[in-house]
Amino acid sequence: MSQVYERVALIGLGLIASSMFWAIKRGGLAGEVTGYARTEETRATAREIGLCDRVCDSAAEAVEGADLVVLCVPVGAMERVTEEIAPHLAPGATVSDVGSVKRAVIDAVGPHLPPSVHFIPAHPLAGTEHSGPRSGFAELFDNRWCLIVPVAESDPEAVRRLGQLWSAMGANVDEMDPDHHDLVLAVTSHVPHLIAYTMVGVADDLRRVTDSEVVKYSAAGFRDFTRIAASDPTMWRDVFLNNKDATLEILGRFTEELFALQRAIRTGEGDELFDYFTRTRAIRRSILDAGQDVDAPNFGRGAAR
Ligand SMILES: NC(=O)c1ccc[n+]([C@@H]2O[C@H](COP(=O)([O-])OP(=O)(O)OC[C@H]3O[C@@H](n4cnc5c(N)ncnc54)[C@H](O)[C@@H]3O)[C@@H](O)[C@H]2O)c1
Ligand SMILES: O=C(O)C(=O)C[C@]1(C(=O)O)C=C[C@@H](O)C=C1
Repeated sequence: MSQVYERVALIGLGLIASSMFWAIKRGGLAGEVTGYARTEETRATAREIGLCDRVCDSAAEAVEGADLVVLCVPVGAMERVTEEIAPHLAPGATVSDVGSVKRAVIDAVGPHLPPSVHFIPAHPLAGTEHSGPRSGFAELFDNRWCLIVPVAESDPEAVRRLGQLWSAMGANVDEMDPDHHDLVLAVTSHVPHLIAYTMVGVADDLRRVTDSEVVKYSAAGFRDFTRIAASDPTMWRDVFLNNKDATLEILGRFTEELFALQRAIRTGEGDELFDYFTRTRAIRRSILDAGQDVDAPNFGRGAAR
Protein backbone atom coordinates (compact mmCIF):
# COMPACT_ATOMS: atom_id res chain seq x y z
CA MET A 1 0.00 0.00 0.00
CA SER A 2 1.17 3.53 -0.46
CA GLN A 3 1.69 6.48 1.79
CA VAL A 4 -1.46 8.52 2.52
CA TYR A 5 0.10 11.22 4.74
CA GLU A 6 3.68 12.40 5.09
CA ARG A 7 3.60 12.91 8.85
CA VAL A 8 0.95 11.72 11.27
CA ALA A 9 0.89 12.93 14.88
CA LEU A 10 -0.92 10.81 17.48
CA ILE A 11 -1.85 12.65 20.67
CA GLY A 12 -2.51 10.28 23.61
CA LEU A 13 -0.81 6.90 23.27
CA GLY A 14 -3.40 4.36 24.41
CA LEU A 15 -5.27 1.47 22.79
CA ILE A 16 -6.55 3.35 19.75
CA ALA A 17 -3.40 5.39 19.03
CA SER A 18 -1.12 2.37 19.41
CA SER A 19 -3.38 0.29 17.15
CA MET A 20 -3.37 3.11 14.60
CA PHE A 21 0.42 3.24 14.73
CA TRP A 22 0.82 -0.51 14.13
CA ALA A 23 -1.82 -0.45 11.36
CA ILE A 24 -0.09 2.53 9.69
CA LYS A 25 3.24 0.71 9.87
CA ARG A 26 1.72 -2.51 8.52
CA GLY A 27 0.51 -0.66 5.43
CA GLY A 28 3.37 1.84 5.05
CA LEU A 29 0.70 4.57 5.18
CA ALA A 30 2.77 7.49 6.51
CA GLY A 31 6.33 8.71 6.14
CA GLU A 32 6.70 9.37 9.86
CA VAL A 33 4.46 8.94 12.89
CA THR A 34 5.12 11.13 15.90
CA GLY A 35 3.46 10.59 19.26
CA TYR A 36 2.84 12.44 22.47
CA ALA A 37 1.54 11.16 25.79
CA ARG A 38 0.86 13.23 28.88
CA THR A 39 2.84 11.16 31.35
CA GLU A 40 6.56 10.48 31.31
CA GLU A 41 5.79 6.85 32.12
CA THR A 42 3.70 6.34 28.96
CA ARG A 43 6.31 8.11 26.82
CA ALA A 44 9.01 5.83 28.28
CA THR A 45 6.89 2.74 27.54
CA ALA A 46 6.27 3.96 24.00
CA ARG A 47 10.01 4.44 23.42
CA GLU A 48 10.74 1.01 24.91
CA ILE A 49 8.31 -0.85 22.63
CA GLY A 50 9.00 1.19 19.49
CA LEU A 51 5.56 2.78 19.48
CA CYS A 52 5.86 5.77 17.10
CA ASP A 53 8.86 6.72 14.99
CA ARG A 54 9.46 9.66 17.31
CA VAL A 55 8.01 10.12 20.79
CA CYS A 56 7.90 13.83 21.69
CA ASP A 57 7.96 15.43 25.12
CA SER A 58 5.35 18.02 24.19
CA ALA A 59 2.19 17.98 22.11
CA ALA A 60 3.43 21.11 20.33
CA GLU A 61 6.56 19.30 19.11
CA ALA A 62 4.55 16.25 18.03
CA VAL A 63 2.18 18.20 15.78
CA GLU A 64 4.82 20.44 14.19
CA GLY A 65 4.88 19.80 10.42
CA ALA A 66 2.23 17.03 10.65
CA ASP A 67 -0.28 16.85 7.80
CA LEU A 68 -2.57 14.70 9.99
CA VAL A 69 -3.07 15.10 13.74
CA VAL A 70 -5.30 12.58 15.51
CA LEU A 71 -6.56 13.26 19.03
CA CYS A 72 -6.67 9.90 20.82
CA VAL A 73 -7.41 11.05 24.36
CA PRO A 74 -10.58 10.60 26.46
CA VAL A 75 -13.47 12.75 25.27
CA GLY A 76 -13.24 15.02 28.32
CA ALA A 77 -9.58 15.83 27.56
CA MET A 78 -10.09 16.81 23.88
CA GLU A 79 -10.59 20.54 24.51
CA ARG A 80 -7.50 21.04 26.66
CA VAL A 81 -5.30 19.10 24.23
CA THR A 82 -6.65 21.16 21.32
CA GLU A 83 -5.84 24.43 23.10
CA GLU A 84 -2.32 23.12 23.58
CA ILE A 85 -1.70 22.16 19.94
CA ALA A 86 -3.69 24.86 18.11
CA PRO A 87 -0.88 27.47 17.79
CA HIS A 88 1.52 24.82 16.46
CA LEU A 89 -0.58 23.26 13.70
CA ALA A 90 0.69 23.46 10.12
CA PRO A 91 -1.62 25.35 7.74
CA GLY A 92 -3.54 22.87 5.60
CA ALA A 93 -3.20 20.06 8.17
CA THR A 94 -6.12 17.81 8.98
CA VAL A 95 -7.10 17.50 12.64
CA SER A 96 -9.18 14.45 13.49
CA ASP A 97 -10.11 12.52 16.62
CA VAL A 98 -11.29 9.04 17.56
CA GLY A 99 -13.64 9.98 20.42
CA SER A 100 -16.63 7.74 21.13
CA VAL A 101 -18.95 10.78 21.24
CA LYS A 102 -19.09 13.27 18.40
CA ARG A 103 -21.31 16.32 19.11
CA ALA A 104 -19.54 17.21 22.38
CA VAL A 105 -16.12 16.76 20.76
CA ILE A 106 -17.08 18.97 17.82
CA ASP A 107 -18.30 21.68 20.20
CA ALA A 108 -15.20 21.40 22.39
CA VAL A 109 -12.52 21.16 19.69
CA GLY A 110 -13.85 23.16 16.72
CA PRO A 111 -13.78 26.67 18.23
CA HIS A 112 -10.09 26.37 19.19
CA LEU A 113 -8.81 25.42 15.74
CA PRO A 114 -7.41 28.00 13.31
CA PRO A 115 -9.36 28.34 10.03
CA SER A 116 -6.26 27.18 8.12
CA VAL A 117 -6.74 23.52 9.23
CA HIS A 118 -9.34 20.92 8.26
CA PHE A 119 -11.30 19.51 11.18
CA ILE A 120 -12.71 16.05 10.43
CA PRO A 121 -14.01 14.08 13.43
CA ALA A 122 -14.06 10.28 13.20
CA HIS A 123 -14.86 7.23 15.32
CA PRO A 124 -13.53 3.71 14.74
CA LEU A 125 -16.10 1.21 16.03
CA ALA A 126 -13.48 -1.14 17.35
CA GLY A 127 -11.89 -1.65 20.72
CA THR A 128 -11.17 -4.01 23.55
CA GLU A 129 -11.46 -3.73 27.31
CA HIS A 130 -7.72 -3.03 27.52
CA SER A 131 -6.07 0.36 27.49
CA GLY A 132 -2.67 1.99 27.46
CA PRO A 133 0.29 1.97 25.05
CA ARG A 134 0.92 -1.78 25.19
CA SER A 135 -2.65 -2.77 24.34
CA GLY A 136 -2.75 -1.90 20.64
CA PHE A 137 -2.40 -4.23 17.66
CA ALA A 138 -2.40 -3.71 13.89
CA GLU A 139 -5.52 -5.80 13.21
CA LEU A 140 -7.87 -3.93 15.56
CA PHE A 141 -9.67 -2.08 12.76
CA ASP A 142 -9.76 -4.91 10.22
CA ASN A 143 -13.29 -5.31 8.86
CA ARG A 144 -14.74 -2.96 11.49
CA TRP A 145 -16.52 0.32 10.77
CA CYS A 146 -14.94 3.72 11.03
CA LEU A 147 -17.52 6.51 10.98
CA ILE A 148 -16.33 9.83 9.61
CA VAL A 149 -18.40 12.71 10.92
CA PRO A 150 -17.62 15.76 8.79
CA VAL A 151 -18.55 19.21 10.05
CA ALA A 152 -20.14 21.83 7.75
CA GLU A 153 -16.81 23.33 6.74
CA SER A 154 -15.01 19.99 6.15
CA ASP A 155 -13.20 20.01 2.81
CA PRO A 156 -14.37 17.01 0.69
CA GLU A 157 -10.83 16.24 -0.52
CA ALA A 158 -9.53 16.18 3.08
CA VAL A 159 -12.47 13.95 4.08
CA ARG A 160 -11.69 11.58 1.21
CA ARG A 161 -8.03 11.37 2.24
CA LEU A 162 -8.85 10.60 5.87
CA GLY A 163 -11.28 7.91 4.69
CA GLN A 164 -8.51 6.49 2.52
CA LEU A 165 -6.27 6.17 5.59
CA TRP A 166 -8.95 4.37 7.60
CA SER A 167 -9.68 2.02 4.67
CA ALA A 168 -5.99 1.28 4.34
CA MET A 169 -5.89 0.53 8.08
CA GLY A 170 -8.49 -2.18 7.40
CA ALA A 171 -11.73 -0.41 8.27
CA ASN A 172 -14.97 -0.04 6.34
CA VAL A 173 -15.63 3.67 6.12
CA ASP A 174 -18.97 5.46 6.28
CA GLU A 175 -20.11 9.02 6.96
CA MET A 176 -22.63 10.07 9.58
CA ASP A 177 -24.15 13.22 11.05
CA PRO A 178 -22.90 13.90 14.63
CA ASP A 179 -26.26 13.84 16.44
CA HIS A 180 -27.35 10.72 14.65
CA HIS A 181 -23.98 9.14 15.49
CA ASP A 182 -24.48 9.87 19.18
CA LEU A 183 -27.98 8.35 19.20
CA VAL A 184 -26.91 5.22 17.29
CA LEU A 185 -23.87 4.71 19.51
CA ALA A 186 -25.98 5.20 22.64
CA VAL A 187 -27.97 2.14 21.50
CA THR A 188 -25.15 -0.02 20.20
CA SER A 189 -22.34 0.80 22.62
CA HIS A 190 -22.94 3.29 25.41
CA VAL A 191 -26.06 1.91 27.11
CA PRO A 192 -24.86 -1.71 26.69
CA HIS A 193 -21.70 -0.71 28.56
CA LEU A 194 -23.78 0.92 31.30
CA ILE A 195 -25.87 -2.24 31.63
CA ALA A 196 -22.72 -4.36 31.89
CA TYR A 197 -21.25 -2.04 34.52
CA THR A 198 -24.50 -2.25 36.48
CA MET A 199 -24.83 -6.05 36.28
CA VAL A 200 -21.26 -6.59 37.43
CA GLY A 201 -21.82 -4.06 40.22
CA VAL A 202 -24.93 -6.01 41.33
CA ALA A 203 -22.94 -9.25 41.34
CA ASP A 204 -20.22 -7.58 43.36
CA ASP A 205 -22.77 -6.41 45.93
CA LEU A 206 -24.20 -9.94 46.06
CA ARG A 207 -20.79 -11.44 46.67
CA ARG A 208 -21.19 -10.70 50.34
CA VAL A 209 -24.34 -12.84 50.57
CA THR A 210 -23.24 -15.62 48.23
CA ASP A 211 -19.75 -16.07 49.63
CA SER A 212 -17.93 -15.41 46.31
CA GLU A 213 -19.94 -18.06 44.44
CA VAL A 214 -21.03 -15.48 41.90
CA VAL A 215 -17.44 -15.08 40.81
CA LYS A 216 -16.41 -18.72 41.22
CA TYR A 217 -19.29 -20.12 39.15
CA SER A 218 -19.68 -17.23 36.74
CA ALA A 219 -21.39 -18.44 33.57
CA ALA A 220 -20.66 -17.30 30.02
CA GLY A 221 -23.27 -14.53 29.97
CA PHE A 222 -21.88 -12.93 33.11
CA ARG A 223 -18.29 -13.33 31.92
CA ASP A 224 -19.16 -11.35 28.79
CA PHE A 225 -20.48 -8.59 31.04
CA THR A 226 -17.29 -8.62 33.12
CA ARG A 227 -15.16 -8.14 30.01
CA ILE A 228 -17.13 -5.06 29.01
CA ALA A 229 -17.23 -3.78 32.60
CA ALA A 230 -13.41 -3.99 32.77
CA SER A 231 -13.16 -1.13 30.26
CA ASP A 232 -11.33 2.08 31.14
CA PRO A 233 -13.21 4.10 33.82
CA THR A 234 -11.97 7.50 32.60
CA MET A 235 -13.01 6.83 29.02
CA TRP A 236 -16.48 5.66 30.01
CA ARG A 237 -17.08 8.40 32.59
CA ASP A 238 -16.37 10.88 29.80
CA VAL A 239 -18.61 9.06 27.30
CA PHE A 240 -21.64 9.23 29.61
CA LEU A 241 -21.05 12.82 30.69
CA ASN A 242 -20.70 13.88 27.05
CA ASN A 243 -23.55 11.87 25.51
CA LYS A 244 -26.01 12.61 28.26
CA ASP A 245 -29.20 13.23 26.24
CA ALA A 246 -28.98 10.19 23.97
CA THR A 247 -27.92 7.94 26.84
CA LEU A 248 -30.84 9.06 29.02
CA GLU A 249 -33.28 8.70 26.09
CA ILE A 250 -32.20 5.10 25.39
CA LEU A 251 -31.94 4.25 29.08
CA GLY A 252 -35.55 5.42 29.52
CA ARG A 253 -36.70 3.07 26.76
CA PHE A 254 -34.59 0.27 28.21
CA THR A 255 -36.16 0.67 31.65
CA GLU A 256 -39.66 0.58 30.20
CA GLU A 257 -38.91 -2.68 28.40
CA LEU A 258 -37.27 -4.11 31.49
CA PHE A 259 -40.35 -3.33 33.59
CA ALA A 260 -42.56 -4.99 30.95
CA LEU A 261 -40.43 -8.14 31.06
CA GLN A 262 -40.37 -8.01 34.87
CA ARG A 263 -44.17 -7.94 34.90
CA ALA A 264 -44.37 -10.80 32.36
CA ILE A 265 -42.14 -12.92 34.61
CA ARG A 266 -44.11 -12.06 37.75
CA THR A 267 -47.48 -12.80 36.11
CA GLY A 268 -46.23 -15.89 34.26
CA GLU A 269 -46.81 -14.51 30.76
CA GLY A 270 -44.71 -17.18 29.02
CA ASP A 271 -45.95 -16.33 25.52
CA GLU A 272 -44.92 -12.71 25.97
CA LEU A 273 -41.43 -13.72 27.03
CA PHE A 274 -41.16 -16.26 24.21
CA ASP A 275 -42.24 -13.73 21.56
CA TYR A 276 -39.84 -11.13 22.90
CA PHE A 277 -36.87 -13.51 22.88
CA THR A 278 -37.80 -14.74 19.38
CA ARG A 279 -37.73 -11.15 18.13
CA THR A 280 -34.34 -10.44 19.72
CA ARG A 281 -32.86 -13.68 18.41
CA ALA A 282 -33.64 -12.51 14.87
CA ILE A 283 -31.53 -9.39 15.42
CA ARG A 284 -28.36 -11.42 15.79
CA ARG A 285 -29.25 -13.42 12.69
CA SER A 286 -29.77 -10.22 10.69
CA ILE A 287 -26.37 -8.90 11.82
CA LEU A 288 -24.77 -12.15 10.68
CA ASP A 289 -26.66 -12.03 7.37
CA ALA A 290 -25.35 -8.50 6.82
CA GLY A 291 -21.87 -10.01 6.91
CA GLN A 292 -20.83 -8.38 10.16
CA ASP A 293 -18.42 -10.15 12.39
CA VAL A 294 -20.50 -10.46 15.53
CA ASP A 295 -17.89 -12.44 17.41
CA ALA A 296 -15.16 -9.98 16.61
CA PRO A 297 -11.78 -11.69 16.56
CA ASN A 298 -10.37 -8.69 18.40
CA PHE A 299 -12.28 -9.37 21.57
CA GLY A 300 -9.99 -10.29 24.39
CA ARG A 301 -6.88 -9.42 22.37
CA GLY A 302 -4.22 -6.99 23.42
CA ALA A 303 -2.44 -6.73 26.73
CA ALA A 304 -3.80 -5.32 29.94
CA ARG A 305 -2.29 -2.00 30.97
N1 LIG B 1 -11.29 1.72 23.92
C1 LIG B 1 -12.20 1.63 22.98
O1 LIG B 1 -12.87 0.62 22.87
C2 LIG B 1 -12.41 2.79 22.06
C3 LIG B 1 -12.93 2.55 20.79
C4 LIG B 1 -13.12 3.63 19.91
C5 LIG B 1 -12.83 4.92 20.32
N2 LIG B 1 -12.36 5.13 21.59
C6 LIG B 1 -12.06 6.51 21.98
O2 LIG B 1 -10.68 6.72 21.75
C7 LIG B 1 -10.14 7.61 22.69
C8 LIG B 1 -8.93 6.96 23.34
O3 LIG B 1 -9.35 5.76 23.95
P1 LIG B 1 -8.32 4.58 24.26
O4 LIG B 1 -9.13 3.36 24.42
O5 LIG B 1 -7.19 4.61 23.32
O6 LIG B 1 -7.86 5.05 25.71
P2 LIG B 1 -6.55 4.71 26.54
O7 LIG B 1 -6.91 4.90 27.97
O8 LIG B 1 -5.95 3.43 26.13
O9 LIG B 1 -5.58 5.90 26.08
C9 LIG B 1 -5.87 7.25 26.32
C10 LIG B 1 -4.61 8.08 26.24
O10 LIG B 1 -4.93 9.44 26.53
C11 LIG B 1 -4.06 9.93 27.54
N3 LIG B 1 -4.76 10.92 28.36
C12 LIG B 1 -5.71 10.68 29.29
N4 LIG B 1 -6.14 11.83 29.82
C13 LIG B 1 -5.44 12.80 29.21
C14 LIG B 1 -5.42 14.21 29.36
N5 LIG B 1 -6.20 14.82 30.25
N6 LIG B 1 -4.58 14.91 28.57
C15 LIG B 1 -3.78 14.28 27.70
N7 LIG B 1 -3.76 12.96 27.52
C16 LIG B 1 -4.58 12.23 28.28
C17 LIG B 1 -3.68 8.70 28.34
O11 LIG B 1 -2.51 8.90 29.05
C18 LIG B 1 -3.53 7.67 27.23
O12 LIG B 1 -2.26 7.82 26.65
C19 LIG B 1 -11.27 7.98 23.64
O13 LIG B 1 -11.79 9.22 23.27
C20 LIG B 1 -12.29 6.88 23.43
O14 LIG B 1 -13.60 7.35 23.65
C21 LIG B 1 -12.10 4.11 22.43
O1 LIG C 1 -14.89 -4.25 22.06
C1 LIG C 1 -15.00 -3.52 23.02
O2 LIG C 1 -14.51 -3.78 24.10
C2 LIG C 1 -15.74 -2.28 22.89
O3 LIG C 1 -16.43 -1.97 23.79
C3 LIG C 1 -15.55 -1.46 21.68
C4 LIG C 1 -16.53 -0.35 21.49
C5 LIG C 1 -17.94 -0.94 21.38
O4 LIG C 1 -18.81 -0.64 22.18
O5 LIG C 1 -18.13 -1.72 20.45
C6 LIG C 1 -16.46 0.60 22.63
C7 LIG C 1 -16.40 1.92 22.47
C8 LIG C 1 -16.15 2.54 21.22
O6 LIG C 1 -16.30 3.85 21.10
C9 LIG C 1 -16.19 1.68 20.09
C10 LIG C 1 -16.21 0.34 20.23
